[in-house]
Amino acid sequence: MTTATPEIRRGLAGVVADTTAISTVVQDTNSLTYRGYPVHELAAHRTFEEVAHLLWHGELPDATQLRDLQARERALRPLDRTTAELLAGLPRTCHPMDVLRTAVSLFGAEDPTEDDGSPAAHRAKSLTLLAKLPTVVAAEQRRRRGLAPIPPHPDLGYAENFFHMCFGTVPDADLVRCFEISLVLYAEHSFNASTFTARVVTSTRSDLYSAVTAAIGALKGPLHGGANEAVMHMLDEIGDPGRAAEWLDAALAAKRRIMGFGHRVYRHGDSRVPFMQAALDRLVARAADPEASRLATLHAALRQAVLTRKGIHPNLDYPAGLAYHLMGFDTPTFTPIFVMSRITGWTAHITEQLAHNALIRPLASYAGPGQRAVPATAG
Ligand SMILES: CC(=O)SCCNC(=O)CCNC(=O)[C@H](O)C(C)(C)COP(=O)(O)OP(=O)(O)OC[C@H]1O[C@@H](n2cnc3c(N)ncnc32)[C@H](O)[C@@H]1OP(=O)(O)O
Ligand SMILES: O=C([O-])CC(=O)C(=O)O
Repeated sequence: MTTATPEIRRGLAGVVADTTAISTVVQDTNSLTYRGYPVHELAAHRTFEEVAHLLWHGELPDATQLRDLQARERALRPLDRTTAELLAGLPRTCHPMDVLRTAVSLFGAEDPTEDDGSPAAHRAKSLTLLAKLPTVVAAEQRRRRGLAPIPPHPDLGYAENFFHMCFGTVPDADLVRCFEISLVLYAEHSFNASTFTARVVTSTRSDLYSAVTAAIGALKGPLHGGANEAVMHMLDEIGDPGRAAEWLDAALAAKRRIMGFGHRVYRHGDSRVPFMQAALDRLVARAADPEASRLATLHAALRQAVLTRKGIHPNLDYPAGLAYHLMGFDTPTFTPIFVMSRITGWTAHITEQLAHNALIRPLASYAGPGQRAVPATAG
């Protein structure tokens, strides 16, 4: 009797693991929708707080619901003293993603309702994380600069308050809008690696903080969220726009991955890129300085060279990385900003997974040694 060889999909490529009602990439129009709404329309007309409500509840908020969400989010922003001190005691050499991962773990350890998996408890925890993560990220950027943290400002919106906590000032509305667009575009992307990680952890009926801690670990990797930082390192490495094509040839010859390019789902380009690129173009035009122009020229030259040599399009991390640099953020803060946004998508998926839970546990095709006898111990 012959045994059929199981079909193996490495990296689960092309495998449909479950249904979701949260977001989808519409291949025909190469667009992304959140709860049915095109993301570029949300980015153009709605705030990040409204999008958070949409992802969590399935509908955009009315005026009362939005006011309620904003009031509760603003009240939850401060960190308690113990948490702030513990995070401030971490080695300054560690990556801010390590600090964020530790922070979420601490929030779980401190929350007496940690194991309450009810929808109401999940909603409360999701909002708490949305409110507190920016406070952690901003304090960490300042700590790495040798500066004291700036407490959150209860009268400022989500994006404005983040700039205030990072820099002590809030830039003009146009720059804040570019930042908010990035938050909306980064918020959710179906079964990407970090979201799937969160769903795997949730499927064991573990708690929300554990799922988010694991998701942060998955997002940190340079093949996923870590790519927005890697883009900036790559631009720094190339330096001169005239060297882009020559650098690319050497990198491809060395079998290096070009950061910020390629995508598992999109074959004709990431649907979010044109909208982030437009925001980046605005930032470059506003900066009106030779350094911003050099970076923009280099960015465009590398994009063209990758398309010509490999036929590969950029993903969202490519324009977002340079945009965050031009907004004044330090490179190690880029992926933590992605977390501040994606916390909305992760927590929506955690709630969805729990509502229709099935333990996620695939099979493996064994490729190790055949069964053999354990040898007698030596001596
Ligand atoms: C928000 C996000 O997380 S978006 C993703 C961010 N990640 C990055 O930008 C990292 C760089 N990109 C990559 O490594 C990949 O494109 C991934 C991981 C994102 C997707 O990869 P996969 O869907 O697994 O594609 P896969 O790895 O099979 O690549 C297919 C081919 O394209 C090549 N390729 C894909 N992306 C790249 C890239 N960025 N640079 C060089 N070659 C690439 C691969 O080498 C492979 O070629 P081969 O068939 O000759 O070996
Ligand atoms: O979907 C993916 O694989 C990665 C991605 O673009 C995201 O998480 O935003």
